[in-house]
Parts: sequence; structure tokens; C-alpha cells
Amino acid sequence: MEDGKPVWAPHPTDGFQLGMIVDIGADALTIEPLNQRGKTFLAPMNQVYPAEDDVNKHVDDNCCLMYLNEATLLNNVRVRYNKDYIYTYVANILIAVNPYYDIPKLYGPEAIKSYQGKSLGTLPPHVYAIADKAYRDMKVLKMSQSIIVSGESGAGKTENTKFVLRYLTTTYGSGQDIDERIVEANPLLEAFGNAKTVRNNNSSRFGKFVEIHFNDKNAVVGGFVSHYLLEKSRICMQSNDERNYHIFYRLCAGASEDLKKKLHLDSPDSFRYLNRGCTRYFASKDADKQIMQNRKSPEHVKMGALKDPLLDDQGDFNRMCVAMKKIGLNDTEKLDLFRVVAGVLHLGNIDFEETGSSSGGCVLKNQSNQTLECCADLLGLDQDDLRVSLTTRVMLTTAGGAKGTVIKVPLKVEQANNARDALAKAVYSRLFDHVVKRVNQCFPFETSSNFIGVLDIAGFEYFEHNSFEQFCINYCNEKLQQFFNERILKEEQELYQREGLGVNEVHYVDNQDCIDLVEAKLVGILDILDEENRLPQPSDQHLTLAVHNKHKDHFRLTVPRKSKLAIHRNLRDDEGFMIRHFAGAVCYETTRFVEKNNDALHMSLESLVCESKDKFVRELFENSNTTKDSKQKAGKLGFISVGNKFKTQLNLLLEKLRSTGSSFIRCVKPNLKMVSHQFEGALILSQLQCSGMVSVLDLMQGGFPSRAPFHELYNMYKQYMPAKLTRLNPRLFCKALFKALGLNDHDFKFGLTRVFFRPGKFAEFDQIMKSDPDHLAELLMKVNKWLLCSQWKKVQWCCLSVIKLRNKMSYRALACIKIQKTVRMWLCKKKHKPRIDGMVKVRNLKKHMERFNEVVNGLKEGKQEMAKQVQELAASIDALFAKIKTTIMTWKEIDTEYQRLVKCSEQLLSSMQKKKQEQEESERLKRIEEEMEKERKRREKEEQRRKQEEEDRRL
Ligand SMILES: Nc1ncnc2c1ncn2[C@@H]1O[C@H](COP(=O)(O)OP(=O)(O)OP(=O)(O)O)[C@@H](O)[C@H]1O
Repeated sequence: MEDGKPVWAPHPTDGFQLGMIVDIGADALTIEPLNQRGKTFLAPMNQVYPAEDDVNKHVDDNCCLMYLNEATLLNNVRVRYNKDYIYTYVANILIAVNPYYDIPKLYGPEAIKSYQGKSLGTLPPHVYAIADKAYRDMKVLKMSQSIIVSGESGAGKTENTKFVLRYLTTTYGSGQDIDERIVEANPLLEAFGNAKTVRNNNSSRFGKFVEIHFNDKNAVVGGFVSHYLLEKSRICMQSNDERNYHIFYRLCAGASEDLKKKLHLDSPDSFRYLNRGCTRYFASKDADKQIMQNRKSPEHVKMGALKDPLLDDQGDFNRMCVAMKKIGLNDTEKLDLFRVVAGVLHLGNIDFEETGSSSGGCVLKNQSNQTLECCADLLGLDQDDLRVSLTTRVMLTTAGGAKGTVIKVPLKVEQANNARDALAKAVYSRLFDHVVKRVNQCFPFETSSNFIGVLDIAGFEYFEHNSFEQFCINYCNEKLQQFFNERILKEEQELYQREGLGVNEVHYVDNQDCIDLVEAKLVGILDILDEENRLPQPSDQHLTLAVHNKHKDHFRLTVPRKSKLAIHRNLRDDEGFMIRHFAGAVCYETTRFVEKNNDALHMSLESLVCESKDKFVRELFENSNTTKDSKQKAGKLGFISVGNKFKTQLNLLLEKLRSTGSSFIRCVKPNLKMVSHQFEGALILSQLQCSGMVSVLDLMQGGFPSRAPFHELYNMYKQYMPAKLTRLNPRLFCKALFKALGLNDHDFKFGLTRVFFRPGKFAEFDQIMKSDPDHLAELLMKVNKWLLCSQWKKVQWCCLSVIKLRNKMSYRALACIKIQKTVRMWLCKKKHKPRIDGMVKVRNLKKHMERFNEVVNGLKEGKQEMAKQVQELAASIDALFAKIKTTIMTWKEIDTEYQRLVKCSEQLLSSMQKKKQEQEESERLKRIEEEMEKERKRREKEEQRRKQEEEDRRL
């Protein structure tokens, strides 16, 4: 923040107000509001934000603002809302403010046409642009898409969902009646699932995920609706200004006389389930006149009809009947639905009174007998069975001798009232399940390639009194917020990658610990609650204490007395708990948590409806989740968990969402009065905070949140620059500016098409650009210098490049010669090497033959013959030598010839040697013979001499 510049400071009703900082304290700033000069107030330092120079300026994408904070976001949304621009982007997220009036041409056929095939950002922000982006992403990426529409009650989720559905079916439908059916299913769903609340005249009291399925040619082939958490408490009770589900009033106002008689209908004030809330019909002045007097409640007669441009009970009844026909419901099916609705109304009128006997039970009041008859008739039940089931409870004995004996326990009046209400809730909620199921049968499809799913589910809720419903919806929003974080971060990082920024991953605070607190196995609040429900005598207090005990030091959980609000501080520790959600702390009052978590009817009521004579009613219970399995469970423990069913549904939904591409629409309610042109800043600010938009801005602060395409920067600042600079192309222009300003490289990054700034750095840049003329002159000099330097550098670089190129070329020429030489030599070698080797070998063989002559010379016999053979071999060797030298012989040929000669020479040599050996041997024998002959002669001589001597002696 700079001196002398306006800032946004907190304001109790407007959210923020413009002011000037007049003093700086230790942790607070003294602010003087711009519209109340002289009056100052203190504002915490961390809640004061810098304001844009022109606070009346607005941008389509909030990220284009200079300062990204909740105050500038709120102001941008405000300026746009005042100009009827109800849609604004924050990056790819669409913020939609409810205008509470029809903005001319905003959704007409022209608009639908204009958004077809257009990239996000090319046309003003619109829900159609998001729908088209989802469609194009599905087509290009061949991947299913989801659009998550969130916001508080009355923010416009359902309307925007309808616009998305209509856009997709109109633009990409197959032109068949299926497109219309998908849209026509809405009035039916709304009749049974919507109600007037203080926050919204047409409030959806259930969450839904509508899938539009497409074939491989990307045309609509069908749809599917999944629904979540219908608000059941409304069926029996509404607050003063609220109503039950629309269908009850529409039936009372619009049924034909015949139908009215058949269903024993009357004006809304005659039914307990309607008369404790508002009993007026919605009708315009003219429509009101058409409703017969005897169908109006005294309240309606006295105060007139409720007014809403989109609602008219009698007309809506007729429109719903037409819609039912269009989507294929026949008269019997229609009557079945109405009959059960009327049955519920009559059931509510059954009253009980104490019997006065010692059993402590109750009986039906006399005047309720007629009602009982009507109700039993409409629901196909046996009158007496119904009477008994409402006033007694069947129990199986589990102890003592006769285990399993059925005993009927009489109910007290209060218990009977509860049983009646439980039955009404069960019948109606199963009827609603049936309506959704039936609607799904209206747009069947056999195969689908991909789908676009639109999730319309209540946003984060925090009221003065928060109960199980808020607990479930906020748990759901924690999960959706986690998904939102994952996705938004991913997209942001993908953009960084596309633009080649090479930025490190951006981290964010994960809310997994809060999710675990609710859904973890055994220790999560939902499981603790189930555990409580299974106890023989469950109690809300015991549950609450168990929750606190299990999570004593959990960062996300604390006791109500630690709340900032006095109303919560009055709660005891065993009456509630406070959870620190991503969007703020919420204090839940646990009264009736245990009851609300149980979807099971007591056994006698369950079997009563399951055995109804009416096939339709019977099927409602057969097809519901109380199938055999869970019935058995319920029979034993009397408990079917609402919380865990929701957890399972939610996890399946998130699995589905994670497998699709996603877009987000954050709907915002501008005021509590539900009127047009009224912008309640503080209310909107808290919605932006709760929807996670403010944390998105925080998140962006960690990355490069401000970004500006080169051409935009160029257009922005070219007026301050001399022609010499404006001649540059936008990218170079921007680079020149940035370099000249000496901005820290860490504070910005050049992408392929735009510059990205660190938080607040765009502002710094802008400030320098728009500073005083002296500074601008200095800046200009710097830019000039930088340009000169960069041009000089360019010239140097060019020269160096040319020199480098020349060197490279001559180096390459030399290298070429070397390569040629080497290759040639290699080729030559490849061709002649075997011959040279062959010649060397043959020559060696020839040399070897000299030894032959020695052997020949050593022979005494056959010398001549051998000498001849040696000569012949020598001639063969010479011949081969000559052949190799003069002809082109392969290595193999040479080798064969050579080996043949080697073999010959070896044979010749060995035969010569053999001969020589033989000669030597015979000579040796001869010598031995001669020796022996000599010896023999010597011995003869010796003998003769001895004989002579003997003779001589004798003589
Ligand atoms: N774009 C719009 N243009 C005109 N009116 C609108 C628009 N969006 C919403 N509205 C008005 O606001 C009312 C409430 O809107 P919607 O029913 O869509 O709210 P919601 O967020 O779905 O609320 P809930 O959660 O209670 O169902 C609508 O009945 C309609 O009168």
C-alpha cells in the first residue's frame, strides 16, 4: 500500500469502504472514509487492502486486476452487477450473481447461438460459455465433464443449472424429443422436491447431479439424475413463513373437482402438515382470481397470494401435468403420485389422545376416524392395522424364557405422533425416490460415449441453529472444496506449463483433516453417531460427549462455549460441537442428531406399508433402499444410517467427479429480500469467502496471479512511450520496459503469449510506469539505453555467429575429407584385405616349403620322385599366388584354395617324413643286424679260441 492512495477497509454492511490511512498503529490502521471526511475508525491491519486506481473500472476476469484481494474482487463484482453484468470470471471459475429479474436477451436464442464453439474469454462471461467449454473439452479430450454449481439457498444454482441443460440440449441435442424431456423433467422434480423457504420461494430441498449423455458423434442421447439428501423434516413441519413441498399446494389449488373429491382434498389450512407453516398459494393477480374460494386458506384470503414471477401454484399444477404427459407418464401413474401425496396429508391429520388407562397408551381421537379411513384408503392399508401400528409398537422379547415372543407395547401420545410423522416422511421420501427413478426412465440411453454432469447442491451453510442437515451439507462442501482445490491448482499449473514458465508446484492448505474428522472409520463423527444409534438407549448428549472425548485435541473440533457468538456459548458441552470448516467455524446443535440419522421405521409400520394392498405403495417400499438386506439389519437393530448412506453416495459422486474434467460456477445471492438491484456487500463477501473464492485469490498470490497478454500491456502503456518504442512489437516492447525498469527476475515471468506477475508486482510496475514525468524521462533514457545495448549485443551476437558459422563450415569441410579418406580406405580394405591376407598366407606356405627340400635331400631312396612332387606343390602355390594377385577372389575362395594347398603340403610332408623314417628304420635294423653278425662272429672266434686252448691243455 502506498502513501496517499485510497484503500479498502472493512464495512459492516457494504463489506468494504474506500478510505485513506491517516495513522498506523501497532496492529490497526486509522482510516478516514472517503465519503465521510473527518470521521475516522480503526481497522485491523490484515483487513485493509489496496484499492485499484479506478474503482469504477471493471474487468471480465478478476485476475486481470492489479490487486488480487477480497476487497477488489467484491468491488469488481459490485461494479459489474450495477451494470447488469451478473457473470464474472476468476480465472476459469464463473461467479454468477442472482439478478432477481429477467435481464433482457441474456439467455435468449441469440445468446445461445453466439456462445456456440467460442473459447472462454472471447465473449463476456456467461453460464453458456462454461457449458460450451465443458462440451468442447468433452469433444476434444474425449472425456466426460462436470460442472459444479454451488452457492447458498436462493443464489441461483437451480436456474443456472437449467440454463446449462437447456444450452446443451438446444445446441448439441439430436433434435429429438429426448432433448425436451431432459428439460421437462425439471417441473416434476421441482414440484416434489422444491418448497418455499424464507431464503428462496423455489428452494430445492435436495441435491442433484444431472448427467446429459452423448453418443460417439457428441449428440445428446439421454440423461440421468442422481439425488441427494431430501429434507425430510419439512414434510411434517415448516416454520411460519415457509411451506411444505410445492406439490401439496399445487394439488390443493389445481386438482379438478373430480380429483379433489377422490382424494378428499381441501384448502391447505385443513391439513396439519401444511397449516403450521404458510398456507398461501403462489399466484399472480389474475391467476389468483381463477382459484376457487373454497380452496384458499383464511390466511390466503386475508393476505392475498404469494408473489413470485416464476411461481403460480394452479398454473404450475397444469404445467406439471402437461410435463408428466410429455415425458411419458400415463394417467394411472399420475394418479398414483397424487394419491400418495394426498395420503400423506391425511396421515398428518390423525390425532391421538391418552387412553386414561393404566397401560399409559393412546388411542385415535374420535374425529380422526374419518381421516384414518381416507388415509388407509389412499395408501391401500387396512384401517385397523394402521390404527394399531400407529398406537402400538411390536417388540420381540430377547430375554427370559420365551425368546422371540411378539409383544405389543402401547405408545404414548408423543410417541404415536412421532410414529405417524416417521411414516409420513418415509412414504413421501420414497415417493420422491420413485419420481426421480421414473424421470430417469424418461430419457433412457443404451450406450453413451461421454457425459456432462451438472451438480446442483447446496453450498456451505451456517445459521444461528445448525443441525444434522447443515452438518451433512457442510461435510459435503468440505469434500467439494478439496476437489475444487485440487482442480483449480492443477489448471493453474497447467497454464504455467503451457506458457513455459517452469514454475514450482503451488501448495495449499489441505482440509483432509476436517474430512477425516467426519468420515474416518470408527473415530469419525458419522461412525460415532452410528455407534450411538445402535445402543439400546441412544441419546444426543451421550453422542456429543463421545465426539468430544474421541477428539479432545483435534484442531478442527471444539466445544460450543469457545464460539465467538453468545448464542452458541450458551450451549453445554453435551449439547453441541463446533467444527472449524474451510469457510469458517460452525456450531452444530446435536439435538435430534440420533433421530435424524435413522432412516428405519419401527417394525410394525414397516411391515404395514410393505404389505399394502396398493401395488404402487408396496413397490415404493420394495424398490427403496430398505430392501431385504437392510430390512434385516433394521429389524434387528432398528437402524438404517442416513449419514453413512450419504457418505457412500458422496464418495461415489466424488469418484465420478474425479474421473471427469471440471468447471465451477459459484452462485451468489445479492440480498436477503430477494429483490433486484440491491447489492448487500457484506452478505456477498461472506458468500465469496465461503465458496472458496477468496482462498483461490490467496492461492493465486502464491503463484503468478496477475497476468497480462503482451498486446494488452502494449496498449496500456504505449501512450506514455515515444514512437521509437511503440514501433517495437508488443513482446519486445514489454521486454524493453521490464529490463529497463530493472524488475527483479523473480517477480515476473515471460510466457509465450503473456507476462505473469507475482502478487502486487503488476501494481509496482504500473506505479513506476505512471509516476512523475521526471521519472518517466529517466525511464525513457533507461529504455533507450537498454534498447541500444540490446541492439549492440545483437550486432555482436550476429558477428560472432557469422564467425562461428565460417569456422564451422571449414571445420566441416576438413572433416568431410577425413571422412571420405577413411571411408575409401575402409572400402578398399574391405575389398582387398582378404586377397592381401591370402597372398601373405600363400607366401608363408611357400617359405615353409624350404623345409621340404631339406627332407627330400635327406631321403636316400625315391628322392627324385619326391622332389618332383615338391616341385609340383611349389608350382601350385605359385599358381594360387598369381591367381590371387591377378583376379578378384573372395575371402572364402582364397581360403578354400589355400586350405587345399595346406592339406596337400601337409600330406606330402608327412609322406616324405614317413618315408624318411622308414629309411632310417631299415638302416637302423641293418646296423643292428651287422652288429649282431659281428657279435656272432666274435663269439665264434671266442669259441674257437677257447676250444683251441682246451685242446692245447689236453694236449
Ligand atoms: N439468472 C437469473 N435470472 C433471473 N432470475 C434468477 C436467476 N437466477 C435465479 N433467479 C431467481 O432467483 C430464484 C432462486 O434461484 P434458484 O432457485 O436457482 O436458487 P438456488 O440456489 O437453487 O436455491 P436453493 O438452494 O434454495 O434451491 C429463482 O426462483 C429466480 O426467481
